[in-house]
Amino acid sequence: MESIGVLMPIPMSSYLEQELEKRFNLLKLWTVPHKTQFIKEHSTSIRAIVGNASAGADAELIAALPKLEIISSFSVGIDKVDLKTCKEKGIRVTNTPDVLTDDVADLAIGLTLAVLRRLCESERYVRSGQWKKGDYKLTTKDDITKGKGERDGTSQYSVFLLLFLLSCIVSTLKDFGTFLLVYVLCTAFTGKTVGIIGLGRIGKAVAKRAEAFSCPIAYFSRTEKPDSKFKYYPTVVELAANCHVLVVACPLTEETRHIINRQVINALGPRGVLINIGRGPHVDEAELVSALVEGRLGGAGLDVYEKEPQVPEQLFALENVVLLPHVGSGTVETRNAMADLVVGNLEAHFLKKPLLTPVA
Ligand SMILES: O=CC(=O)O
Repeated sequence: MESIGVLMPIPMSSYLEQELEKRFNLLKLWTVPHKTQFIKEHSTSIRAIVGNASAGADAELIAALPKLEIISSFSVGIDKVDLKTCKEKGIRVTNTPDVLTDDVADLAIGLTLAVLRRLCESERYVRSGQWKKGDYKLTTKDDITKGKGERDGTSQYSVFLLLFLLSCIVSTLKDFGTFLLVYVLCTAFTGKTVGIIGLGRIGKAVAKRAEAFSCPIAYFSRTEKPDSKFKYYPTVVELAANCHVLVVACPLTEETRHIINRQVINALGPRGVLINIGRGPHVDEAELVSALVEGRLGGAGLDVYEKEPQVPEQLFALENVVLLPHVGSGTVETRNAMADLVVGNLEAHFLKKPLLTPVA
């Protein structure tokens, strides 16, 4: 198999590179200055592409590689692969499901705890020496968040309205940060309703973990799952209106692009938290930023962004937001298991055996 050209567009894992180099002629596109020329020169030997969540294979790349037989993605999501073109040309596609489910679900819970309990902010409080000057303030208006089941309670909203008006007056006198300071709260996770968009492998793993925190679980998916005990909502807006923490855990498709829009964000509301461990384009990022800046959304824990690695700079100033650099599957154990699957799929294909994890 040494003569089989395997094109890797960007670096992903040194273990993966090493395992591919043992078996194939690995062509590292990022190491060459003239990429189009390089692809042209190797177009008759490249029979496989190894892509990932950021670099897959679009119609243009596929068209430039007439001998391409398989795309083995170092990711579970295959939204960067032009599946339609692959199907038309009979190109096989594989991904890395299952092996990363636990890590991604763990991260969803980690992000939720980090936002609700303000872990990053309070950690910075210690590092910056502020603790010596006084105890960390949990919240200025704790009464607003009391009682998960009372989310729609009139009295709480009256208090909220009063505080909102007060803070508007204050914020006109001072700066906008004053407004945020009023509403950034340290609040409990245990018992909060968790809404999950997409009850696939990762969604179910998030639910399992959240249940251990005594959280009621609800979900949205294209169709109700007859075998699920969780409450189903037929629209994302209804799910958002009835949960505290909304987790995006579905694949990115044309249907799910901007599934989190202004209406959903407003339904989640000033005490709701959005957790995105799916893909950046699931969220209308401009709407998310303005909702957070205006205090219309309680907080967000984000592992993914619309234009990675660009992250909207307005988010950097917000304490109710936790930002991670797309590391859902980012543990050495999992990344190595993913690499083994990528290599195993390529080997299976070229040895004419059944693929381990075929998508197409
Ligand atoms: O984002 C990561 C993946 O799809 O595996």
